Amino acid sequence: MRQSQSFIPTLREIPADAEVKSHQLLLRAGFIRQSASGVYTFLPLGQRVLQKVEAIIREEMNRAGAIELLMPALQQAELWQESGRWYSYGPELMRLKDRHERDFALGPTHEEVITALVRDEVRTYKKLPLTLYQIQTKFRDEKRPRFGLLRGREFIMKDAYSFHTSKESLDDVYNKMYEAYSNIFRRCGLNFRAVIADSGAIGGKDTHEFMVLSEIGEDTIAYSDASDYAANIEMAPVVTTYEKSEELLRPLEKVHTPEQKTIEEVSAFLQVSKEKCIKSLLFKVDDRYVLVLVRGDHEANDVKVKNVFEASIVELASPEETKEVMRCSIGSLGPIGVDESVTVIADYAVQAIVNGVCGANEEGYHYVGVNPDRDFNVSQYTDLRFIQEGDPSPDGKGTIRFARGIEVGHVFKLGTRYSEAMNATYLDENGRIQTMIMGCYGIGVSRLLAAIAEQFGDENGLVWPAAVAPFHVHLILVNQKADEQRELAEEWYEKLGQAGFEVLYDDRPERPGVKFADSDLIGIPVRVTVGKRASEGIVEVKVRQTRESMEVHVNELVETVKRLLQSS
Ligand SMILES: O=C(C[C@@H]1CCCCN1)Cn1cnc2cc(Cl)c(F)cc2c1=O
Ligand SMILES: [Mg+2]
Repeated sequence: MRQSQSFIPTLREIPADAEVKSHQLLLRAGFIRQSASGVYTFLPLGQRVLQKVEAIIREEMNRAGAIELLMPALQQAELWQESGRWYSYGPELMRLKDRHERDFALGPTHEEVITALVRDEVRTYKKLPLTLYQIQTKFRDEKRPRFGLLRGREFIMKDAYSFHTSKESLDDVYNKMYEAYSNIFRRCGLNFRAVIADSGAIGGKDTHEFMVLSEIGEDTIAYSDASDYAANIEMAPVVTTYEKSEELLRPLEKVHTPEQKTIEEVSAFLQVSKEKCIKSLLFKVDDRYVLVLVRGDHEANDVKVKNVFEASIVELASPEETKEVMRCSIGSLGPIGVDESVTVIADYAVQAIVNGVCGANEEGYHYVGVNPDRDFNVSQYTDLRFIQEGDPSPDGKGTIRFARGIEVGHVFKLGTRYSEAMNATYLDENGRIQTMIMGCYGIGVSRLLAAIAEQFGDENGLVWPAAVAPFHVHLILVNQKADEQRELAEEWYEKLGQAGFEVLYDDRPERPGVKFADSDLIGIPVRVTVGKRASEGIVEVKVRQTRESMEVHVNELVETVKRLLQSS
C-alpha cells in the first residue's frame, strides 16, 4: 500500500485520557479511534492486525476440529428467560426493545443462542461430539471501560461451544482447545500462562484462564516458585495449617473502643497483634446475608464465598444494609450475638485464634479474650481467604509468588448448566433421552491485539511480531525529489510485493524525520530505507524490535528481509 493513498492518522502527542502504553500507542500510531466510551473504530492498520490474529485463531480452531459459524448479536429475551439469566444479570447486559416492544439483548456471550440452535438441529448421539465457533462482536456494558481495547463495551470475541455425550468426550475436546490456545498465543509471540481459574457464575468445574503477563493486568496470578502451579488468585486454595497456641483461655470482656473501626486502629488501640483480631465482613450472597470471618491480617476472598454457596451474585453489604441487619456500623461487626437470619462462616485461620479481639456488634465496643467455639459458633470453617505471597504452594512444591496478568482466553467445562435449563437432549444408542454435556471456550480477540501491543511496544512506538504485523516491510523513500532514490524505491516496492511481502511504502512528500518517527510508531517489523546510497544499489535495512540495522545491496534484499522476518 502507498502511504500517500492510505489512512493512517498518526499523532505526535500522547492523548491525555490514555493511561497505559498499548492504549496510547494504538491511538498515536493510527490503529484505533474511540467512538464512544469503551467503543472503538479499528482504523485500516488496526483492522489488518485483527485479520492476522483472527487468521491464526481460525487455523488453530479448525485444526482442533471446531467448525466456524456466525451467530446473531441480537438475542431474543425468551432464550435468556429459559436459561434464567435474563433476571440474574444486571446493567452489564445491554437490553433493547424492537419496534413491536419485544425484549432483546445485545449478546455478551452466546451460550443461550448456541444451545437453542443445537437442541433443535441435533437429536442423536451419532452427531456428537460437535464443536462450533464464531468470531463475533460482543456487548457488555462495563461500569468502568478502561485501557482502550483491554476493557471495552463492544469487543470482538472468538467463542466456541462443544456438545458431548460423555465427560470423557468433553475432557478430550477441552484438552484439544487448551492445546489450540497455547498454539495461538505462542504464534502471537506472547508470554502467557494457563492458570486454574474460577468458573464464575456460569457454574461447571474445571476452568482455565490464559493470562498474558503484564504489570497493568487486572488479574493477579498466584504461581509457585518451584513448580508450574499457577492459579488466578481468586481460585488459589490456601493449604496453610494453623496451630492453636497453648495460652490459657481468658474471660470474654467487652471494652470501649471509641472511634476505633479498622483492624489497624483496633489492634493498635488494644495493643493486640492483627493475627489475634477477627475481621468480620457482611456480604450479600444472592438474597441472603452472610457474615464472613477472617483473621485480621488476611483478606476475605469473595469468589470463595460465592463458591461456598454456589451463588450468582456476591457483594459486600452496603453501610445502610449493615446497619439494618447488624444494628451497628461496619467497624463494630463481630460473630457474637448475631441475628440467626445471618449465616456466619469463617476461614480456617480464625478457628486457631486464642484470646482474640472482635467487634461487639455495638457502636464503639469490641470484645477481648474472644475464643472461637466457646464464645461463638459458625455454620462452617472453610478456606475463605486470598492466598498471599509466601504461602505454601497448593501443590506442595515451593512457595507462592504473585504476577499480574491480562486475561486473553478462558476455557470452561460447562456440564449441563445450559443444556438442562434449555432441554438440549439427544437419543443415545439405546434410544434413551440424554442431556448434552457442554464446554465453552473464549478468546478476547480485540483484547489480544492490545495485549500484544502492551507486551512488545517500546518508548518509540508499537512493535509487531511478523505473524500479526499489519505489513511485513515498511519501505521508506527519503527524498522523493532525488530521481535515483525514487526510481529504486518504486522498483523495489514492486519487487518486494512480487516476492510475496506485504509492503507499506512511505512515498509521502514529508521530511525524513517525520517518516522515521511514524515508522517507529507503526511498528512494522522490517524497515527498508532508500536514501543517499541508492545510486550504488545500497539500501538500509532495520529490524524494528532489535533496532539492528545494516546496509544491504538490493541483490540480497529479498533474502535478507526473509531471514529477518523469520526471526522477528
Ligand atoms: O462469557 C462467559 C463464559 C464464556 C466465556 C467464553 C465464551 C463463552 N462464554 C462468562 N460471562 C462473562 N460476562 C458476562 C456478562 C454478561 Cl452481561 C452476561 F449476560 C453474561 C456473561 C457471561 O456469561
Ligand atoms: Mg474470564
